[in-house]
Amino acid sequence: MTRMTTPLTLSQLTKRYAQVTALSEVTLTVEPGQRVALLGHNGAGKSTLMKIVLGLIPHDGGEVRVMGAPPGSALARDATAYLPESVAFHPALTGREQIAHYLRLRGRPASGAADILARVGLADALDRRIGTYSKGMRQRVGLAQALIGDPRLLVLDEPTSGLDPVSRRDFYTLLDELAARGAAILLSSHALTEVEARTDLIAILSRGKLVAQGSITDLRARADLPLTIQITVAEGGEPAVRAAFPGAEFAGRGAQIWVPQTDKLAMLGRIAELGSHVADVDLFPPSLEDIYTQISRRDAA
Ligand SMILES: Nc1ncnc2c1ncn2[C@@H]1O[C@H](COP(=O)(O)OP(=O)(O)OP(=O)(O)O)[C@@H](O)[C@H]1O
Repeated sequence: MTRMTTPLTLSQLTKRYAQVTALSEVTLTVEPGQRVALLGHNGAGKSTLMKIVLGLIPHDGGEVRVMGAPPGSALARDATAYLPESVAFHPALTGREQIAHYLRLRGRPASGAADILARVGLADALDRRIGTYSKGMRQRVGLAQALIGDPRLLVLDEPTSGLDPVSRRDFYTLLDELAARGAAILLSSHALTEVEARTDLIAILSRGKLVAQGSITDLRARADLPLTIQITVAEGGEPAVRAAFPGAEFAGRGAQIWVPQTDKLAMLGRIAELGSHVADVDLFPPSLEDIYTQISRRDAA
């Protein structure tokens, strides 16, 4: 049986700058095809973690392995691609010329540029100058550069900051395709709502410590926040709904109640008993923003 090498393993990773412990015993793995989002406030240690994985700075404690090899080794570098937060390209070059240049630097035939650019959806803009590209298109050139050599691990530093919603969606679709082909993806983001839907695992860093990691479902359970039930009250049904739920907040035809996850079904049963007094019901689980705030706050306490 052949076992696939884990693209990224961090065990008990610790990094200190003079006065600051930027990372404290961080343990995290990214498997082939897995999309992991690293979340954290400014200064949480996200960039430090990425720089260590890329072999750009040393660490003080613990172990890091990229495809089983030390970061910065030839094997690790060959397997890893990096997309920095802001990528600067030469505005006078065309997309094709820019990627051909990177291909040559990596010792690969420049003729592959068109194929790579087609993979990121830039087939129609190959021979236009990058200076005329939109921000989303430039971000795609950055990703095209990162795809050279079919990396096993993609490290993306806030890849969607400054992109509009459509460009973001397209960008995540591309990442899904790469993950489906087996690439491991580690990205940092401040945009919580988008990583909620588009990643497999969320890791929350707070002042250098990994305070939570798991799927959004795991994190929801851990944060143990109430969910919101929104009742649309039927014509004339308000007195009955008020009597049944004295704690509800009313606004127009809507009534909101908050219930612990564990009481959800019981509460829905009680709403059903109100029969025709209720026109509709919607359930809203706590958002990733709520969970993130709750977990970081708990850690700071
Ligand atoms: N070269 C350095 N020398 C000293 N301290 C540093 C250095 N680089 C980072 N730090 C400190 O380490 C901590 C982690 O910084 P890091 O840049 O990794 O955070 P981050 O999560 O990437 O933040 P941001 O979201 O703002 O980019 C911060 O307290 C920062 O001030």
